[in-house]
Amino acid sequence: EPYKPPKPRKRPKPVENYTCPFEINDIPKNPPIFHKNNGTDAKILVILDSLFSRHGKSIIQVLNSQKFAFKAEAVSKNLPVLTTARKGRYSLIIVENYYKYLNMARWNRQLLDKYCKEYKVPVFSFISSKPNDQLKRIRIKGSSLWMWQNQRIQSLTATPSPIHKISKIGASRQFPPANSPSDWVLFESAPNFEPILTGTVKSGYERAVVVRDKGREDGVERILFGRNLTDFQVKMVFLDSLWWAMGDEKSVSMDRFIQVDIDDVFVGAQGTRIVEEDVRQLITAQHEFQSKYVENFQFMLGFSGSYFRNGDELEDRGDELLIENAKNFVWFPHMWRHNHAHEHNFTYLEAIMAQNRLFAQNMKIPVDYPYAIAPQHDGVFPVHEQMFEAWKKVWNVSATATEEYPHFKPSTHRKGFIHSGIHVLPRQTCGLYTHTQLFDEYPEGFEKVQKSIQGGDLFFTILMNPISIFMTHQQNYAHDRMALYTFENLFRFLKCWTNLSLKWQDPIKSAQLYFEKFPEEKTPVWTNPCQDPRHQAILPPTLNCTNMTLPNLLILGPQKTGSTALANFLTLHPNVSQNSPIPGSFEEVQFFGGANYLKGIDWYLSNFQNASIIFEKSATYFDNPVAPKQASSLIPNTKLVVILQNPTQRAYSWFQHLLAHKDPSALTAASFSEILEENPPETLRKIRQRCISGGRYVHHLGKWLEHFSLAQIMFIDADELRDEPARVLTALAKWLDLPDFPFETHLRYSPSKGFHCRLIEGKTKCLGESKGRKYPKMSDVEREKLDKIFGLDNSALYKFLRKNRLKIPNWLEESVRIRA
Ligand SMILES: Nc1ncnc2c1ncn2[C@@H]1O[C@H](COP(=O)(O)OS(=O)(=O)O)[C@@H](OP(=O)(O)O)[C@H]1O
Repeated sequence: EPYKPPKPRKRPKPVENYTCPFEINDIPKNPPIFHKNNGTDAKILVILDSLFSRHGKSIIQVLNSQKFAFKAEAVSKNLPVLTTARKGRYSLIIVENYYKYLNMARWNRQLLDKYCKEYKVPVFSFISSKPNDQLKRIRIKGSSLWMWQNQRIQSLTATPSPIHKISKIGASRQFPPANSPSDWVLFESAPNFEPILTGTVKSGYERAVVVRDKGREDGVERILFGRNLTDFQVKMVFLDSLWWAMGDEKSVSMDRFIQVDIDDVFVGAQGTRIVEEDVRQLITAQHEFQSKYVENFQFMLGFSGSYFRNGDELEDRGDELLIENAKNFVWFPHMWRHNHAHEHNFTYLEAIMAQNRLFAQNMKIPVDYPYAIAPQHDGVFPVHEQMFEAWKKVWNVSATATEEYPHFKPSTHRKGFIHSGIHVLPRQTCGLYTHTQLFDEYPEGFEKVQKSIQGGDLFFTILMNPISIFMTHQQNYAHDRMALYTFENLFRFLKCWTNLSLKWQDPIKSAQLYFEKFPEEKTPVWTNPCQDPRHQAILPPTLNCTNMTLPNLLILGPQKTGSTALANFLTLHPNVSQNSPIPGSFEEVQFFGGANYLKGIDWYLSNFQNASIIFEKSATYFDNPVAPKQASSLIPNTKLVVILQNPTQRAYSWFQHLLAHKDPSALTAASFSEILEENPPETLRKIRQRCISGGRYVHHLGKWLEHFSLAQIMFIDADELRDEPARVLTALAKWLDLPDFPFETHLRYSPSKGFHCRLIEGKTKCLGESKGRKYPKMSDVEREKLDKIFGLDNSALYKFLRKNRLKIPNWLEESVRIRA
């Protein structure tokens, strides 16, 4: 090998480690307490000053990071509806601005108080000082509590309160007298109130910064914050309070798993790489982290074998020392040359992974866990199916991690998913990149790193995530060794200020834990990668943004309303294309809300061909509970068609469908009438449900309207579709901005079929036997029973259409008239 003269090494900068300002060794172990409400929904109502305020956003950020369900609204004259017919909708109410709460219209306040008392739901609220307000000491309206505004504090201490879980009781810090903020709100001590966090003022008085109103005065429990979340101690109390209100012994744990990946330990330009001394320091640090801070701590080393010994003389020795000490670390594979997966197909990916595996075998690198990382997240999300397949084949991979799902930003929204047997965990950001190598050259100043560690983003990343997986690079362990400084100080700060138990566990166990904790994340939510520039940059070779054959029209059904006829006739138009028929699901794609969804976007796209209108009709969509969300995530701008058939007729047709398919339970029914009994025998209950539930139109529509606007939906009257299909299709084509097409010359009524059919070369081509079946008419008794069942639903639909000035089908007009 040619001689590579070593570049001069920078000396590590001596930087003092963080020292804890207090010593609390035996933590008073509060058994954690949790608030018990009256069985309300696990959802939070957040009333914000405005949806864009900075403070409001930081509240929302915390709720998002903790994956709490919440509804955020700007303050308005009206309170949102607080109860359903059976229970309370919210378990906690957060009001951003306490003054707004105190000055709420009287009837609203009474309503809110009544709700809080009846359902035992606490209120959290924040008070800030009014600038230039001379009135320092004020009594809070309707309470015996006094507060002081525009205060300066000298120290801040977590006082004994069972609310604290993460915060250590007694933990305290001093504020520099000169330039500390002077706008704190402090609460005087009072018998019915318990301080949670206290500040001392110059005169020596201790006053609460966060106080718990135990509800002794008016029956409503509150936690009041005299400071926003910019102070880390206050933010910790906010987090603990949230879990007090929303959690229980099972959901709250003090364990925090931390994984530090050195993403590719051999990749780096000459002169930036680790040398022998860096390797020794890495091993020493690992020991220290293990013994002092993080149970079982292990650095995880990624490798692309091709870059082994690619540095100068000293750096090559560093690489060799790493290999000599391979058993000290946990290793995981990359590609052979740090290759970007999105540029390659299965055959190539398999080959380079196999080459890397050979390298590991030759070098006796232990690869103990089926975990792998893709260089630059390529191929993980957006999913490159062929990379997943190659991973499984070569390395048997079952877990990986990415920052890109669902999107890189905001970092508090990152999630996991399982696809094709591979568990994808969210990865967090720690601020260490390949270009951040020297303390003095840190892009926004080294102070930024320290702030992030000492109560900033990095500190809260650990607090907020049960498992934090970080990506670092070998350059971060060379020269200044910024990574060692960062983690040592992060761990020190966490040990000092929190009761958390820091631990390491292998990524496979972490994957298991993660999806046990968040099972609702298992199914991925597919999005259009062309809408996110970062995703577009790592698009797999199978996807192409100039040629994405995603549908722009969905015919939702419901089932048995004539949806097949509509789809079939629409394809007559030359500018329209439908999916190729799918075997096994009545030709329907049934992607959203169905098993095919797990096959991924590649599969979905593969069913379509380009046209100005690309559509699919899956009559299963309309009443599927997850289809609206999944559809809007992938094709938010799609148009939707809903066919309105008299639900009575629809139910009967569905029953005939079951009979025709020899559904075993349907065959046991003595008659259709028996199924319609209010309490049919056990075997028929499911059939009853299937006949009826799809016909509750407004209920299902509501779900679609949570994700789509009404302007995106076209309603079609099923009777009109049956009797005058050409007219309906002409209107639909117009709505879709398609050029005119003479549907009437391509459709003809077939007396033998009893329905309209396509006319092809002079011959009628009708739908198959299963559409437009021959069966006896429904009896009047059955019809009356069904009309009664759907009575309320039909009047709701009538009202909905009227309100939105949409055409009312004749059958609906009639059914509402008969009822009246
Ligand atoms: N032109 C034409 N040809 C055949 N059938 C027609 C047509 N127009 C409307 N219909 C009615 O469509 C009913 C089947 O509805 P769907 O296609 O939505 O059923 S499915 O859910 O997709 O299986 C079907 O229901 P049944 O009569 O019970 O078979 C028909 O009444």
